[in-house]
This record gives sequence, structure tokens and C-alpha cells, in this order.
Amino acid sequence: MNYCATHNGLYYEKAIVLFYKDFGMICLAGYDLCKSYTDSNQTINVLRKATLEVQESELVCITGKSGSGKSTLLHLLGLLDSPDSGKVMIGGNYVQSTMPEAASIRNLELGFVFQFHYLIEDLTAQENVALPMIISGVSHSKAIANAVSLLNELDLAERITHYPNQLSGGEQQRVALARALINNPKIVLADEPTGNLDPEHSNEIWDMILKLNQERGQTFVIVTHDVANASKAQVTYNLSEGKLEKR
Ligand SMILES: Nc1ncnc2c1ncn2[C@@H]1O[C@H](COP(=O)(O)OP(=O)(O)OP(=O)(O)O)[C@@H](O)[C@H]1O
Repeated sequence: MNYCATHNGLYYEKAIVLFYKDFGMICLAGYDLCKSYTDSNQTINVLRKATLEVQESELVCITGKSGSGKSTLLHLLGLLDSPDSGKVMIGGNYVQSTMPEAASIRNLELGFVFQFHYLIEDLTAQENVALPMIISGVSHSKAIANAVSLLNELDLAERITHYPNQLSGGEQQRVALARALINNPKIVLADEPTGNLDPEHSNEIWDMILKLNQERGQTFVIVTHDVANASKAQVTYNLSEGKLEKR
């Protein structure tokens, strides 16, 4: 969905969000996902037919103890890795990380936020945010204008020309969130987005995510250990013994 500045545009966007919520369109799914890792000594079966369906505009949290396979699952859903068996569906199509289109699906349909922000230290906040848009072929000036508008929306208007090391941890993670959103992806996949932050900055990021989800209908799949904030999600799955169970 596009961000619209006009009243009519906003009305139209909200109507689409309500439509998706009413009719429950599945925008991301993993079916019977299996993944194991083998080293010289042993094979670990991390995912054993893990299945989930995410509907458009949903906020889904995935919890589970350390080592249960949450990041592995997110990597499969984000086409960063391939399952041994099982299928991933994005926007109604079955997709694979080895497809020629995978890179453009990752850049245009998906946004990623990780525990560590991975901002480029030599680029300002606005340049970091604009980068995925420039990579997708949009002109530098238009990408910067969009980045500034998005940073403004995430309450970072005063920080657009700051470098990452001039920002607080929470601000850095909000810039990373803006970077994930710049190409207006259908789905944002976040792996412990607040895992590296203190409670105050952590709540700041969760508030932003909830706002984006509620006001724009942005779909989020978030891996987290933060059970208190995860309880704010519409759907929570627990990953245990390689399988997902709805809570
Ligand atoms: N590339 C890899 N090669 C071998 N083993 C791996 C690899 N990636 C993950 N693992 C193993 O798979 C298991 C699941 O890892 P994963 O990172 O998905 O768990 P997690 O639930 O995200 O853990 P945490 O909450 O601690 O981040 C772990 O035992 C891990 O050591």
C-alpha cells in the first residue's frame, strides 16, 4: 500500500486495510517447513513441519526458547535461506530463495529489521533509509525526499543528517525500521528488533510498530523474547520442538 498525503488518499488506504481485515487475505505463509543443519558430528532437525499463515495487516509474534529455530524460520520466510522441504508463499505465490526473482521480492515486497541495526556508519540517517529505494532504481533526490518524509513520521525529523554514531540506540533502531519500510513492503520481518535495547527504548520501538500496524495496516512478523510486548500482537505463535503452535 502507498502512503498518501491527501484526505482522499488516506480514506482509500483505510478502506483497503478494512477490506483486508474483513476478508482475511493471506499475504505470507510457510507450510510444513523443515530445516536441519549438519556438521561433522551431528544433524540438528531445527524445523519439523512448521506451518503458519499471516493475514494482510496482521501483527504476528513468534516466541520460543533460545535455539528453538525462530531466526531459522524467519530466514526461510524472508527468502534468505531455503527449507529442506515445505513451501513459502508470499502474496499468493509459492516462492523460493533460489528463484531469479528472489532478490527483487526481498527488496520490494519484504522489509527486514534485525537485532543489530546494521546501519552504514558513513551514511547519514536519511541516506541509510534511502538506500534500498536507490538500489531499486529510484532517483537519488526522490529517494531522499521519501526517506525524509518517513523519518519525519517516525519522529526523527531533527535527526535526518545525523550519522548512526550520533544517534541513541532507540533512534538507530527507528532509522533501521524506516529503512525496512522505505520501499513500502507488504510485510516487515523483524528478528528481535528490540533485543539490544533497554526497556525504555524497547517500548519506543514497540509503540512505533503498533502504530504502523494499526494506522497503516502494515503487516509485521516479529521474532521476540519480549513476552509482555508480544501479548499486544493479534496472533502469537510459540515455536517448540520444530513446530509452531498458536497461543
Ligand atoms: N548455519 C547454521 N549451521 C549450523 N547450525 C545452525 C545454523 N544456524 C542455526 N543453527 C542452529 O540451529 C538452531 C536454531 O537456531 P536459531 O538461530 O534459528 O534459533 P533461535 O530460536 O533464533 O535462537 P535465539 O533465540 O537464541 O536467537 C540452533 O541450535 C543453532 O545453533
